[in-house]
Amino acid sequence: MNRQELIEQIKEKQSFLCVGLDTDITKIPAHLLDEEDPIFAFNKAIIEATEDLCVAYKPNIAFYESYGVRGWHSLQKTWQAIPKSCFSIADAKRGDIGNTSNMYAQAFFDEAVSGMGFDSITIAPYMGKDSVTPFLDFEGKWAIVLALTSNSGSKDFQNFSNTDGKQLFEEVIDKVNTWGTVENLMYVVGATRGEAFLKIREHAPDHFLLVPGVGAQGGSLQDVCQYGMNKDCGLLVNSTRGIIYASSGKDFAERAREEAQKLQKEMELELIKAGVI
Ligand SMILES: O=C(O)c1cc(=O)[nH]c(=O)n1[C@@H]1O[C@H](COP(=O)(O)O)[C@@H](O)[C@H]1O
Repeated sequence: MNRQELIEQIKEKQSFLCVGLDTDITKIPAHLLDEEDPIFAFNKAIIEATEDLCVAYKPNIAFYESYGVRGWHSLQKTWQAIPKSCFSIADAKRGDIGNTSNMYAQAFFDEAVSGMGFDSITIAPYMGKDSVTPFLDFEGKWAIVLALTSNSGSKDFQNFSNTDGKQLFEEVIDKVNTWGTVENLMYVVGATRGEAFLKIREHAPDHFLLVPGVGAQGGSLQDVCQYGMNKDCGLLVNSTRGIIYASSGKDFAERAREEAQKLQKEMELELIKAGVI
C-alpha cells in the first residue's frame, strides 16, 4: 500500500487505528484451544470484528516465532487474512549487516519466496545505513524505524545528547531521512512520549509515525494528536492488549470491536479537529 492509498483509507474509515496482533496462547479464550490453529482462529475473529474500524494490523513476530514452525504457519495465515485495504506491519524489529538484512526483507516482503508479503517491517537502526537500506530497496514496501520508543528503557540510549544538546533519536531521524523518503519510511514514536512529538515533527514533519503505547501502556491519544498530527494525519496509532484481550470469554471478538470502536470515535474527532477530514 502506498502513502496516498493509506491516507485515503484513513479518510474513508475516519480512523488511524492499528490493531496489534500479539497473540498469546495463554491469554486467548479457552474454547478456541480446541481449534486446529487456536492463534489463527483468534486472529481471524479479531480481524473480522475490527477491519472496518482500523487501517492497519501489526502482528508482533515474537508471538509467532516463539511457537516454531507452527507459529510461522499461524503468522502466514494471519497475513493472508488481513484485508488488502489494510496496511500490514510485520513488527519484527530486524536489522543486520546488508546481506542478512536483505534476507530479513525477503522473509517478510517477498511473497513468492516466503509466502508473506507484508507492506512494512519495523527496524532497529543501531547498525546503521547498510542494515536499513536493503528494506528500502524493496519496491512499494516500507521500513518503520525505531526513533523514540514507548518503554522505560528508551532513555538509556535514545535521549543521549551531544554537546549541542541534540539527542540520539533526533540524529537517527535526520540521518535515516537521507536514506529514504516519506513514501517508504516511517518512524516509531511511543504514545507515552507526549510533548516529544513536537521535537519529532521538527525533524520529520511529513513522515507517518507508528505510535504504540495507548491502552495498556497508558499513552494519551489526545496528546499524540495535539503534538504529532500533520495535515495528512501522519499517524498510525496502535493498541494491542487494550483491544484483543478486552474479554477472555466467548464474546472476545465483540468486546474487541467495542474497544476498537471507542478509539475510532476519538480518532474521528481528532481528524475533524485537525481539518484532515
Ligand atoms: O515497534 C513497536 O511496535 C513498539 C515500539 C514501542 O516503542 N513500544 C511498543 O510497545 N511497541 C510494540 O507495540 C505493541 C504494544 O502493545 P500494547 O502495549 O499491548 O498496546 C507491542 O507489540 C510492542 O512490541
